[in-house]
Amino acid sequence: MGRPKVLLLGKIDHAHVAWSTISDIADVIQPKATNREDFIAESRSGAFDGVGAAYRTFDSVDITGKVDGELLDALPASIRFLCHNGAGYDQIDIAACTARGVRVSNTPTAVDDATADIAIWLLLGALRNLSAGINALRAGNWRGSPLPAPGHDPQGKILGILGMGGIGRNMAAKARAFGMRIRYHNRSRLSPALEDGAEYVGLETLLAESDVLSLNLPLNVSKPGRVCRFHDRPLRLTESALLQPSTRHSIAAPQFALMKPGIVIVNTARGAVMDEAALVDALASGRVSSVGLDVYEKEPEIHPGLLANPNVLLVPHLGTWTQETQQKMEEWAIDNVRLAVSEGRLKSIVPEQEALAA
Ligand SMILES: O=CC(=O)O
Repeated sequence: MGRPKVLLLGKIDHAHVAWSTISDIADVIQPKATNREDFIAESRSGAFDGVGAAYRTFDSVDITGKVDGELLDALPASIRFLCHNGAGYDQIDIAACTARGVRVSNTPTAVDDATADIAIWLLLGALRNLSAGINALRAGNWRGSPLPAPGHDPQGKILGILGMGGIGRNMAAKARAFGMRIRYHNRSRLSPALEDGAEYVGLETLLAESDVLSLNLPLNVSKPGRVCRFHDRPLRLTESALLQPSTRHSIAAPQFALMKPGIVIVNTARGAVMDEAALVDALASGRVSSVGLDVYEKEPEIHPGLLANPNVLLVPHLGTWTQETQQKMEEWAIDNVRLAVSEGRLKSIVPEQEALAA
């Protein structure tokens, strides 16, 4: 048997030393293609034959498109592991991978600090409505005229966290330092140790009583036609018990209608967990007073209603964009490749495939 083969989709920018440990044990293949059509043709030509594991970056979607059934069918059947560099893996159809025996890993934990940090920055900036002042200053109008309305202090306010995973819990700890009271909603309640004093409430209470709502839930996209809803609703998945319900548009017009008037929203998860058009309406009506966003429904496109609104603080998906965190994420994903090649297992298999963990 020859040396194992690893497919590199995207680039290694930081963890060169860690990556050299992969080239020590495997032949690394990089595609020549720069778009999906050519990538599929390249794969069908046999260029990736024998590859057992692939490392992919978020930006490699520009080369391959989404990892769906069509792409997987074009890849050699030898692929058993897909190691994604990123916490969110909504670019990957996990059901399609599962059906083809491809195990998928992501990089949880590594992203927690940086993402929670930017969430806190957006939270404070949106509470203080800094965007209006920043825009006025850049336009040469100092603070603007009339002055932007004064913002709000975080102290004593309720922060409602929707999705209390690693990032949500990290954010809760940081928000406590600003005197915020933490509530959360998840599909299921956490252990007291993980709650760390945060109060578990139903989604409706979270929406109705939070002063600030932070979205920290993953984007899970279910197939059209499959009945699956978010939160405490009957889940009628027919194909695979491994699939989670869809979180797309978890926050849409009916949820905005339940929110405390004047609520501030922060989204560092994925744009599509919130209906962006409904958010524009909720800002216009004043139901939402201000918002801090790192992610957008159709990145890099941004809804013009968000760009035009001075109460919207915008960052171009930079949540994990620090040298330290980029390094940690690459190292984490490379650990997964190394384990896949040398031991046939992953360090952080995605939760939907937990039952497949070796
Ligand atoms: O958005 C960043 C990530 O998914 O890691």
